[in-house]
Amino acid sequence: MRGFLLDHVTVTRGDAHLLTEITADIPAGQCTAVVGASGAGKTTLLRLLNRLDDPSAGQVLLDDVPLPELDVLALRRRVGLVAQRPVLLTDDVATDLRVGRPELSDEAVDQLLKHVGLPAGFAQRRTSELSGGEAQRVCLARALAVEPEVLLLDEPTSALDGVTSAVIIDAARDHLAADGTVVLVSHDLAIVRGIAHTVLVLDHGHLTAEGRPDEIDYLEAG
Ligand SMILES: Nc1ncnc2c1ncn2[C@@H]1O[C@H](COP(=O)(O)OP(=O)(O)OP(=O)(O)O)[C@@H](O)[C@H]1O
Repeated sequence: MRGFLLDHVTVTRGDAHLLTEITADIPAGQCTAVVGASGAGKTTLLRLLNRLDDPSAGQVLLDDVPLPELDVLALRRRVGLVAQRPVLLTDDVATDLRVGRPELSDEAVDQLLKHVGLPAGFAQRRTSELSGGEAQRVCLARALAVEPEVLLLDEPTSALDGVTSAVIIDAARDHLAADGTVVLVSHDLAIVRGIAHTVLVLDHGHLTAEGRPDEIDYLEAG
């Protein structure tokens, strides 16, 4: 099957069970939303998909290939992550956008910035001087720069200004429209209902429900 398969995935850290025996499909070309209370294991699951972490037991496959069999840098070009807390890697915005794609032209940099709602001239800004929302949008633009197959979006709507949240959800929709895959971690259940094809519900590291949004009781609460 195309997409990810989590096959009996367990993640432990010391005595803590962050994820327990998760088996689930994350189909290509769809939006899979991961929901659940704070601390349920959503970020932990997302970080397995581009090998920022590896499972303690079980395995993750992409297009039927176990992730450790893929070159990790090649994997991260295919699977881009926009983390909950933006991490900027270099001193200025243009350099940051070129981290995964050094040959990116000035025009392409400006185009990417425009796409995430940042004005012309932003390319020269110091990364240390950005607001949280601006930093998040630069991280999104950097992820999009490498044209990944899969976008991993971690909680893009919490603690962000409304513009940034809308930009990130628009980018998710654009990515889906271009046949890309989106994995979205979100507390915003209205957004999840509107965009997700499949929902995974985590509770204390266990997968407690899986299905279309209209099949998921957890979403009714929101
Ligand atoms: N390295 C670690 N060692 C021990 N516990 C950890 C470690 N990393 C995360 N945890 C714990 O694992 C649990 C799951 O964390 P995770 O970040 O995946 O949750 P989450 O569902 O994304 O939460 P939130 O919605 O608040 O972002 C939390 O209780 C967290 O404190």
